[in-house]
Amino acid sequence: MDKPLRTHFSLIKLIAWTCIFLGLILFFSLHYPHSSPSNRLKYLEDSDWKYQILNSGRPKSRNGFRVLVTGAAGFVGMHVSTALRQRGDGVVGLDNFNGYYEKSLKRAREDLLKSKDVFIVEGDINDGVLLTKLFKLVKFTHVMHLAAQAGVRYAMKNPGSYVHSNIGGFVSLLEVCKLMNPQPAIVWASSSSVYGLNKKVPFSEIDRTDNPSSLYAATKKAGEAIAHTYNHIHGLSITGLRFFTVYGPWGRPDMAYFFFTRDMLKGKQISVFEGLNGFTVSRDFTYIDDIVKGCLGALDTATKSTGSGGVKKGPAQLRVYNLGNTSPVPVSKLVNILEKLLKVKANKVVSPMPANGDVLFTHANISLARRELGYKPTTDLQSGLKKFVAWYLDYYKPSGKKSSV
Ligand SMILES: NC(=O)c1ccc[n+]([C@@H]2O[C@H](COP(=O)([O-])OP(=O)(O)OC[C@H]3O[C@@H](n4cnc5c(N)ncnc54)[C@H](O)[C@@H]3O)[C@@H](O)[C@H]2O)c1
Ligand SMILES: O=C(O)[C@H]1O[C@H](OP(=O)(O)OP(=O)(O)OC[C@H]2O[C@@H](n3ccc(=O)[nH]c3=O)[C@H](O)[C@@H]2O)[C@H](O)[C@@H](O)[C@H]1O
Repeated sequence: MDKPLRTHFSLIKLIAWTCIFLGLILFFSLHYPHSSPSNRLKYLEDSDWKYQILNSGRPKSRNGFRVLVTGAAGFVGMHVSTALRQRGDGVVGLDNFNGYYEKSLKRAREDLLKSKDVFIVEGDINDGVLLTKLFKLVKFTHVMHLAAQAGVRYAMKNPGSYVHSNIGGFVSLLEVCKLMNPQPAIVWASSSSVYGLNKKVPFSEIDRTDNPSSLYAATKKAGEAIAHTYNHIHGLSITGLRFFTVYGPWGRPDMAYFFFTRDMLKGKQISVFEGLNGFTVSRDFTYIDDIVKGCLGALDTATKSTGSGGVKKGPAQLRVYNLGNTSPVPVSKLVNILEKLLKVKANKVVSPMPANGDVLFTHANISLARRELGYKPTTDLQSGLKKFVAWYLDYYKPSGKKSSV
């Protein structure tokens, strides 16, 4: 075959392959929306979505905040978003709706937030391009950072998820915040688990936290160290809140109070862990409404970040607080309360606590949060579980009608 003809054929082949390649990109972008950051950008630039985000982020009261709530489809995120919107702040949610537990519960929380004029952008906190776009669109004054891989025991199964969300995700968010002008003030969820194997109780913020007993705890401890560096270098105002075993309506199915309820209603066996020599395992269970008050107290007392565009102009606020109930309760007592509320006898077995990262006890000293955030928990475990059980029975009743907060 002479040379010109050969060239002609290779040009046709090149054009053919290019068309196939472009066709595949078009097919996948249409069939898998939000599957890549560029799709999510379109999602933000589309006028309808943009309007919903701007409307959701617009404060209803004159001095209202504009808050980005990451993890807004989560248990704590949904309650905090509701409280912020109800008092007149602008609130935009961000959540990747992952499958750590039933997505239907996250979608039901999303529906509830929609009814309260809060919009959730579906995306990952590791998506810096999406975050930057969001910040430029809404100019958030505050970030309530709740998105994370939660759960102590799951780290034994999927360690990567904790690094992805709790380390990579947090750094990605801080990298975007530092470049904003003005920078937002950040309040984020650390965890009582950072106290790990500490013996001195109640746990205080001035205690060392060098013995995390789970990868989850280690990622939260790392988060506190990461917060320190972004405060020191870039002037970001950052407040860490160490939540203590939070429970309540719209809670998390991976937590003991929730799946104990589910299993007890089905007559399924539950395992109540105990420590060595029959040591009673206990938790400083904290009701969600008290946690929400603590979150809003932290947001309201957060001072402005002092940097812009990544350049620090002065010292910035860096804080950590315990948000607990200061009255630890044995897990066995939790089961007794559930038996009375559910009117069933638990089919329970007491078993040694497995080496799964769990700690034997937690107990919060909350004097610092009380003094500086006006934090004052008011709900005891019996009253809180009563509200949880009422929600649970309503939400999962056969008709499937979803309950309100
Ligand atoms: N509930 C508790 O007892 C408790 C106690 C201590 C600390 N915390 C912390 O409080 C925060 C909220 O916890 P929760 O109980 O509401 O848990 P949750 O799992 O219900 O909420 C977390 C939300 O974040 C989302 N998410 C996870 N990774 C993400 C990512 N990479 N990008 C975007 N979204 C992501 C999830 O889809 C979920 O909706 C978490 O940081 C958790 O570690 C919770
Ligand atoms: O404060 C926190 O920072 C953490 O709070 C929560 O962890 P935990 O305090 O471990 O709550 P949860 O799992 O409900 O177990 C409650 C109790 O039941 C015991 N437990 C558990 C399971 C079981 O089968 N049997 C049992 O006795 C178990 O040993 C424990 O004593 C959050 O999930 C976590 O995200 C983290 O943020």
